[in-house]
Amino acid sequence: MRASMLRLIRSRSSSAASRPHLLRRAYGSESVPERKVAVLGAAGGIGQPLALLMKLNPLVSQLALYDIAGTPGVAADVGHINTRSEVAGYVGEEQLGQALEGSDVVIIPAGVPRKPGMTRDDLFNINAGIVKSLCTAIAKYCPNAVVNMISNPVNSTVPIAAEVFKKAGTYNEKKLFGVTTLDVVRAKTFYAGKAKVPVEEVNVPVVGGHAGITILPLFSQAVPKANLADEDIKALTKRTQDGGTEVVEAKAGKGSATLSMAYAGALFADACLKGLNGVPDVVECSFVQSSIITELPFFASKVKLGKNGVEEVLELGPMSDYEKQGLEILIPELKASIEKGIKFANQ
Ligand SMILES: NC(=O)C1=CN([C@@H]2O[C@H](COP(=O)(O)OP(=O)(O)OC[C@H]3O[C@@H](n4cnc5c(N)ncnc54)[C@H](O)[C@@H]3O)[C@@H](O)[C@H]2O)C=CC1
Ligand SMILES: O=C([O-])CC(=O)C(=O)O
Repeated sequence: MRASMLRLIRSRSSSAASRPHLLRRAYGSESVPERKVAVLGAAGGIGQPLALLMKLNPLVSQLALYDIAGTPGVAADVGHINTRSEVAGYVGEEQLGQALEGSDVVIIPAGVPRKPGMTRDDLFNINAGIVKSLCTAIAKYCPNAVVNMISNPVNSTVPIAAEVFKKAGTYNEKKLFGVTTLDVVRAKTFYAGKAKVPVEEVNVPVVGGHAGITILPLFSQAVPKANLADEDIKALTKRTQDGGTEVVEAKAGKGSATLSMAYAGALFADACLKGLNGVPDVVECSFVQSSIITELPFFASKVKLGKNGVEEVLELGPMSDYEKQGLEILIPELKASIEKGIKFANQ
């Protein structure tokens, strides 16, 4: 009986999937509203797989793919996938407004990636300007959108975005997120491997920022619990902090993490969409405006997502002495990166 019902549901959903108008009705306007997502930098290493993953997300009804070149091809390609969203490609600054108009969520993986030997801060000179101009357009064309900042250095690009929005009079601190999900994804993977627990059951908060020692995984709060030696925790912490560099070196000049980042970016955007749609108890780590945790104006921590973006910035919770020390050490570096971003945006 149960099996036959399941078959019926499956066959209904697959036949609806081949007829988009039915699918839209099946999603219902109340439970799954129309949502437009724009990806800026959509033809890049992250942008393309991220476009694919967002096309697979049933919460998206319109997918706008913007880049300075190459988006018509990406949009034509992704647009053939028989899922809910309508896809459109926009290329060049004159089409940026159209790409952004009506967006609920804007994801920004635009900018240059690292090569071996570079720090994320070495990307500042090029990426700061790109982020500034894209955020100026966001303030103009979709001032109420949730912004997911992927472009590095995140510790500076998020403060730049905040300053641009403040100047335009559109800043809403609840709607600006630095995407640090890849740090969480890595911490989960590395912890599962070391603790020999099923990776799908693992959760590890990662706080601080998104560069080197500013990335602080809280393995003392990891679940499922495992009694790992201090040396193991130190090695896991270092590997999580250096995860990006591990990929940069392995790619040997061909860029940085793209596929795992697209996965992480899609996961975080999905959480934002769920929050906007009123799904309760959506919690993810993210680099946001923060006043309760440290004296710094921005900090990554667990954040509860809701209909207006950030619903609550959650406390760090109990930390080991090693983690407390890590927190103390990261503050000056994170502070300098935040200040660098603020200064750039105001010059
Ligand atoms: N937050 C995180 O955890 C991570 C962040 N990143 C960062 O993401 C960024 C993108 O990385 P990739 O996709 O690998 O680089 P990529 O070079 O493959 O792609 C970047 C794309 O941005 C586009 N672009 C450049 N200027 C633009 C503008 N003004 N408007 C729109 N698009 C523009 C380029 O045309 C290109 O298609 C880098 O800054 C990288 O460091 C990468 C991995 C993880
Ligand atoms: O390391 C990089 O340059 C890209 C990045 O942010 C990451 O992979 O975490």
